[in-house]
Amino acid sequence: MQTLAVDHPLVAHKLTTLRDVNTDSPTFRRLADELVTLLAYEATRDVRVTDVTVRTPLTDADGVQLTSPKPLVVPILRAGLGMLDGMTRLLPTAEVGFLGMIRNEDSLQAQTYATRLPDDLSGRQCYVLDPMLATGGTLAAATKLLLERGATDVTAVVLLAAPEGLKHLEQELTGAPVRVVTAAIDSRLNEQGFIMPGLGDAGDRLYGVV
Ligand SMILES: O=P(O)(O)OC[C@H]1O[C@H](OP(=O)(O)OP(=O)(O)O)[C@H](O)[C@@H]1O
Ligand SMILES: O=c1cc[nH]c(=O)[nH]1
Ligand SMILES: [Mg+2]
Repeated sequence: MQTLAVDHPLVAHKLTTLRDVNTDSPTFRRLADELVTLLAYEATRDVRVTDVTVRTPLTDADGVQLTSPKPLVVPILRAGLGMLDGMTRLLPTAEVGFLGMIRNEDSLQAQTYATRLPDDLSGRQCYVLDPMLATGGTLAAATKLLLERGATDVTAVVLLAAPEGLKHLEQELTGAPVRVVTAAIDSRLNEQGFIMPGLGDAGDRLYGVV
């Protein structure tokens, strides 16, 4: 498994405001959206393209276009929805599947409550969106599901990752074609399984406590 923590002053600046407890929900949503677009630039570095030629007003020019089958973007509900527009802005032709997952607050085990994905993902590149990689249970389950359906490779785009979660993913997905792109790797998990220093509950900060 490859992990990339994007080292860029604009990413660090936006992440700092995102973490701030005084940042309100509309600002949090805007910043999450902007951050994803910056991360998506790195996350899609290996997106498959084919060579094409276009006619400019003057002559022919060699270029590329995204290859079929189209990439699949999969936000993990709820919090991953806050990253969808930022990702599809960069990959407008991608298709979108959905996974609803919730982590039990006591056991910290992830449960799947909704799946809307193509049955056959043979040859597809997948981009999973979830702001928080904490214990890694949610992303491990989501990634396995996509690989079982034939996905060629899976890139998880997250805003924050805990070292414990990255280690767990590495163990669960040894040798699998998986990459994690994150804005930062934080220090640790606390006793409740929250990322420290983190940004709190991403879903609640995006959409409120429901
Ligand atoms: O790495 P893990 O330990 O599995 O934890 C991370 C998961 O927890 C959060 O979702 P949550 O369960 O709070 O659901 P929500 O998005 O509906 O708020 C977060 O968005 C991840 O999906
Ligand atoms: O720190 C954390 C851990 C899991 N889920 C969150 O939203 N935040
Ligand atoms: Mg939540």
